[in-house]
Amino acid sequence: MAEKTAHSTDDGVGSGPRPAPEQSAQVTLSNEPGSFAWSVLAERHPALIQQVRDAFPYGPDQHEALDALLDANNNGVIEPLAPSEPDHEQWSAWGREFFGRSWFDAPFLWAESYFYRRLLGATGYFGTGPWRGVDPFAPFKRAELRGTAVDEELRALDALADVPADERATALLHASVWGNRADLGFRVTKGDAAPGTAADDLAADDSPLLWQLLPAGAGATVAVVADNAGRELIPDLILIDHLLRDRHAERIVLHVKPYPYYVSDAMTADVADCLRRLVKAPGEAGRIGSRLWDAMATGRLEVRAHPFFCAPLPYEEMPGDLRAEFAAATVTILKGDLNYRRLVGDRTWHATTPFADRTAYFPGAVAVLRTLKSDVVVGLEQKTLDALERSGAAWRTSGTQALIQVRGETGPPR
Ligand SMILES: O=P(O)(O)OC[C@H]1O[C@](O)(CO)[C@@H](O)[C@@H]1O
Repeated sequence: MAEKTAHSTDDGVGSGPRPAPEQSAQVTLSNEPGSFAWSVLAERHPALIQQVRDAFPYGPDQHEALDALLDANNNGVIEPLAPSEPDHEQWSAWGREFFGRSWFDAPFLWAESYFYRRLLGATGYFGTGPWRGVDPFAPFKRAELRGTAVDEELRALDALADVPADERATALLHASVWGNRADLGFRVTKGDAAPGTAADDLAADDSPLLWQLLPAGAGATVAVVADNAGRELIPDLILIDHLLRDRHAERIVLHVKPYPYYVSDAMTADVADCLRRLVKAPGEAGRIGSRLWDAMATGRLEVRAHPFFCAPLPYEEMPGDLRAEFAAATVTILKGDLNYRRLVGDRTWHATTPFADRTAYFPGAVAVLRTLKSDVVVGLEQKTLDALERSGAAWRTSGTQALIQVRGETGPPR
């Protein structure tokens, strides 16, 4: 068996005598029973296969392929994609050192990403048959968008329309942060904290620096790397409207996934669904929707779907074109837990490792808006960490804590 490097959700990582950060930062694997990473592979993935199976009237080929994936995930070793798959070569390169290992012994980030690729393969998403291009998560995304919770959230915008601009800005920023808690993947298994029941805690809040980077009228371009569709993307779009309307940004590029990923991650189709939902809403929400619709038409808001966003790699290994794009932005705002893992590295960093150190490689200023849904975290103050550890709660993984972290200074030479 490979070295065990995962840590359990409540094992006090980050407490006790502080090791030198670099020494403690091993790649997170999933082979420690009881660890969060282990529970994702052992519990969430089987539950997700069942949900997808139940959501579509798939034929025997899909059921057989889903059975095989379930078996491989639970008991098998990682195998490469079939040579006929369009991205066979790419994944062969990415997975060279992991093929033949148990899924639980591969890096957690890699294994989870490959699982989604294999799930899409099993449903025929990349095939030549009738299920080609059918998003297996679409029914969940649509149901969420239709839900009455969205109506209530949109109605609340009417009350915000007349409050002072800085108060509105803070409220919209927080809505975007906490929107990350409304993640369909998060609710796949029983026992997860339900969105809306947790304390609204920010374990780190660099928002003053974010606003400093975006003074009104300075002609900024902002890159927003989206996370989930539906109840997360709606507040993200509303924040984008605010940035454009109050001229914190002249232009915004919204980066989405090129194919379905991590259950509810946003693709172009989801942006369109959210914009339609907004445009049809009454009151302020409808006005926001119309402004965003126009911004798309004039190019002030642009959507991109770079293949790297579905790669099993940290941002440190981003390709040159994306690096150049982020370097040209005034600030890049990354949403959500997975983007955070990819940004700082999915390793057992000590929680007080400076955020600026872990993101020094990033081209240009970078901000994260994230609720904590996996073990990795950096940039906490010691007193915050101590209080969280004392709480006895599963604060790293339950989605009850959130972060706004920003590195403002420019990264390495372009
Ligand atoms: O949608 P988000 O915020 O990126 O969260 C994704 C997270 O959900 C999980 O897939 C399961 O909780 C984590 O492993 C992952 O980091």
